[in-house]
Amino acid sequence: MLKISNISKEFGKNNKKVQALNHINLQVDKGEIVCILGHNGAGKTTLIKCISGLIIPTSGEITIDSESVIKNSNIPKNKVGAVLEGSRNIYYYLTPRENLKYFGLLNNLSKREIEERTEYYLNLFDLKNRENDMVKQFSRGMQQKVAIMVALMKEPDILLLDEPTLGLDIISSSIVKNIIKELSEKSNKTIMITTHDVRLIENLDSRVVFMKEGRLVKDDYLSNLKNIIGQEDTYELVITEQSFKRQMNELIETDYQVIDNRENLIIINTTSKKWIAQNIDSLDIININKKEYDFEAIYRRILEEGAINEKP
Ligand SMILES: Nc1ncnc2c1ncn2[C@@H]1O[C@H](COP(=O)(O)OP(=O)(O)OP(=O)(O)O)[C@@H](O)[C@H]1O
Repeated sequence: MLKISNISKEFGKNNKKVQALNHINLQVDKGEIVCILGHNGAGKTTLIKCISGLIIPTSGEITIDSESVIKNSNIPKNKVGAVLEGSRNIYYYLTPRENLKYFGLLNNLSKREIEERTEYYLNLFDLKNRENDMVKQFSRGMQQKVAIMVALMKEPDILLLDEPTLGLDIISSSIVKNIIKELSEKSNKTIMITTHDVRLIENLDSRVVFMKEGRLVKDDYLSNLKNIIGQEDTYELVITEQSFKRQMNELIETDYQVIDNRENLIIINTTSKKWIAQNIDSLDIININKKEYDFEAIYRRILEEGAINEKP
């Protein structure tokens, strides 16, 4: 079990101090998936770095199975695998197989362990047919898969993923989401994810922790958070960017919100059936999906309108 007790982190000195984390408490069980959300600068990455031992908190304690991450740097080294956004943990001029071997050796795995795990992860991540191609030639989604595989080579109990779907197209995001679910369900890994990706959060349907200005302001399961807002049906439409741009001047903005825009596709949410009916012929609609709730509305209620102490 991961236990974060009262941790704070300050950066800088004197009048330039930044309180990145402010008395955070969090307990995460084995096999749990936790999504960490918050505006830019809320402290999410700092929290992830503290758990992985890359940043030492100013105060407080972090333990994994009752052993201190802060006092013993071998604990995060052995038990935590992290894929941090921006700082890629893979070598681009090596193949996936070579990357896995290299990091396996770095983690003192035996030849047999390296071989077995390499085969297992190449199959799990569906990269067997590209195992001998240089990572440099891969798409972002495939590179992200390799980065996650590398983090998993040492079989960590806890996997930390900083923005795992950033820059990925809809299909690659969905693959990463499936892998996260599989790792939690089949391998009982504890997985903590920082993300701004509404679809990933909705699809994972897990525990969600909201951070604001270094504080943890809400910690609950998505199924409970749905009760924070009304039960109005929301429709998610996937449309072509081309048709959206063409019709833009005709569309009434208050009736829909753009929630994503990738690879020439735009995803919008609307609660208005009338709006859908009015625009069904003019927009190239690829997919319509009725959602039970609108996560963006939950996010706004918690972080902008302060629905913090409401009981779900
Ligand atoms: N090494 C550092 N030195 C000084 N300040 C830092 C450092 N790292 C983070 N901060 C500050 O700490 C605060 C929290 O940053 P952090 O990166 O944890 O936010 P975040 O929630 O991950 O943001 P984002 O969603 O933009 O990635 C910010 O004000 C940031 O400027």
